[in-house]
Amino acid sequence: MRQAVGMDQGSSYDADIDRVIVSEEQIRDKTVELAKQVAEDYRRVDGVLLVGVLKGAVMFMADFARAMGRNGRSVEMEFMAVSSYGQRSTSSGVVRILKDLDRDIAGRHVIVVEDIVDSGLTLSWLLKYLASRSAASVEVVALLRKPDAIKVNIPVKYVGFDIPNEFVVGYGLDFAERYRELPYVGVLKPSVYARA
Ligand SMILES: O=P(O)(O)OC[C@H]1O[C@H](OP(=O)(O)OP(=O)(O)O)[C@H](O)[C@@H]1O
Ligand code: HPA
Ligand SMILES: [Mg+2]
Repeated sequence: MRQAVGMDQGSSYDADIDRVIVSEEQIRDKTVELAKQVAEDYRRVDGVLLVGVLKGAVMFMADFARAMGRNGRSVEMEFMAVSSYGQRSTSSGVVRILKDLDRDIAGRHVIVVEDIVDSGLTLSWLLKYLASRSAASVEVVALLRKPDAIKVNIPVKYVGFDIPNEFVVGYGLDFAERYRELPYVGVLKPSVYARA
């Protein structure tokens, strides 16, 4: 019998992974839990606007928005694309807007959806930017955070997992644009960097 793609089969990238940090199941459960919490906190707020930060947040944004919907909460979705890492594995600290918001967010209740808070530099810049566009409120939901890597103190109200200070890939997160499609988050084998 033919198997559906991705069912009961590993990813072609599995061999490059040294260790799984957050499993597919853990991501699924945590996304449901976070969405429940956010839906409850925003129960009196009309027109919640999720702003996904491309490209890294693409998987989490899709799953989080669906989980909000299952909690009876409608959301609107916007995307920004910014880049501070480029081909490198440390933040340059210089954030470039690759794609801006498509509409006015003045007076809107915004929830920024991020895959990871690492140095915090991207989010710190983004929060100032959204405030300058006169959002009524801005909170952040981030699937991952590296407490030992934070360089700037930023308020992140909703966090999925605190993880060690190691470069991770998967579930949207890339190394040189690869590994985003892995369904879990893991650390690459040192040999992968050696051949990069
Ligand atoms: O807290 P920081 O140190 O600023 O790092 C976090 C940011 O870095 C990554 O984006 P990246 O610039 O790699 O772009 P990408 O999402 O397109 O991969 C990630 O998706 C976050 O947006
Ligand atoms: O650990 C990471 N992995 C991939 N992209 C990232 N962007 C910030 N931190 C990371
Ligand atoms: Mg990246």
